[in-house]
Amino acid sequence: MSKPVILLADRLSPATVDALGSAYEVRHCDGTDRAELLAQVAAADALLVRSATRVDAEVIAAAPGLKVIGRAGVGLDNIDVPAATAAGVLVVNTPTANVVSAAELTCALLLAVARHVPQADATLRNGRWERGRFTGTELSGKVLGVVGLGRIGLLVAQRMAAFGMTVIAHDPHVAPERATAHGIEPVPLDDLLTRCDFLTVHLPKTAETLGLIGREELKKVKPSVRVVNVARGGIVDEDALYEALTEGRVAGAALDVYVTEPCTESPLFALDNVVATPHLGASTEEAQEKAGVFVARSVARALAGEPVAEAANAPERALSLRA
Ligand SMILES: NC(=O)c1ccc[n+]([C@@H]2O[C@H](COP(=O)([O-])OP(=O)(O)OC[C@H]3O[C@@H](n4cnc5c(N)ncnc54)[C@H](O)[C@@H]3O)[C@@H](O)[C@H]2O)c1
Ligand SMILES: O=C(O)CC[C@@H](O)C(=O)O
Repeated sequence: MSKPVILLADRLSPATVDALGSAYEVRHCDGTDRAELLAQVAAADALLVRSATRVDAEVIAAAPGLKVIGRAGVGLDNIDVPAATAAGVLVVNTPTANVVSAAELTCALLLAVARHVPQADATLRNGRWERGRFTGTELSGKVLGVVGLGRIGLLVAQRMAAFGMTVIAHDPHVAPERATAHGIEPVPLDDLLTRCDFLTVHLPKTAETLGLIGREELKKVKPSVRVVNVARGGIVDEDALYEALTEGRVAGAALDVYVTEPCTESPLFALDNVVATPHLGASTEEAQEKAGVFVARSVARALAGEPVAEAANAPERALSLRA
């Protein structure tokens, strides 16, 4: 009897294949090559991706034998979950695998934007010793505004409190007592915008959160504010951010994520007060190994018809999805 086919469409940790073991036929493809993805997924029982592969209704329709889509990471915005559900395909992710790495990159970017680390490094490498140009600002004693107090937002809050920051947070879905229990003041979004010295967003990309920090919101912040986005491109509106940075209404920004990815050209990249990384939040050995192993285990459970706690759609129906 032939083995179930598991298609890996993004670059996943080698630990993923090790964790899957020998019960499956593991195939690889470049999920950003649409034609290749559509051709290869036709024979797949399971499809494993990171954030680069777009798994939309067309991909799901091209895969009549597909039973489970595994997302090695948190965000599900590259997967059409309703289309998968309608087709009886389970979607599983790894909600905890990379959150420490994403939080640590956020902290690194907060420090980098406060102290102009990449700009100073680039200047020195170009033979210029420009100490006067790179006077920064301390984090200690400043207010950090966290929008989205989920797993990553809380990890960032805890770490930055150790730097002496006062942390305030806005998250309508988190009980105020949960925030205060961690020494974080829960506040309405408008209060957060007017009070914070550093603003960081840790939200899923949804219809509600896209553009949440837009033109109007950026009119309310202090001109000294630094904005960090390690969540998803567009949660902080890129055009509005560019305007605010060039008009001196925002002092600096650090971005890991972009509306369109890969993103190699942006007016934001030309600004001295912007620090930019290419979606590296989850790019550590530890996060990728955990994401690969966790998603492999969940996919194996799904293929065996067992319930999967990390299912993002219809977990209670996991056993009744495609057999
Ligand atoms: N840059 C990266 O590589 C990287 C890595 C991991 C995760 N992420 C992104 O970070 C996001 C957050 O991850 P997480 O693990 O913290 O998720 P999470 O689900 O634990 O937390 C998200 C929080 O956002 C809150 N929220 C939702 N809508 C809101 C709104 N309108 N206003 C305020 N709060 C709102 C939720 O209540 C929740 O507490 C992910 O969805 C993903 O897109 C990026
Ligand atoms: O691993 C990646 O491709 C990034 C994943 C990250 O953005 C996430 O949402 O988990």
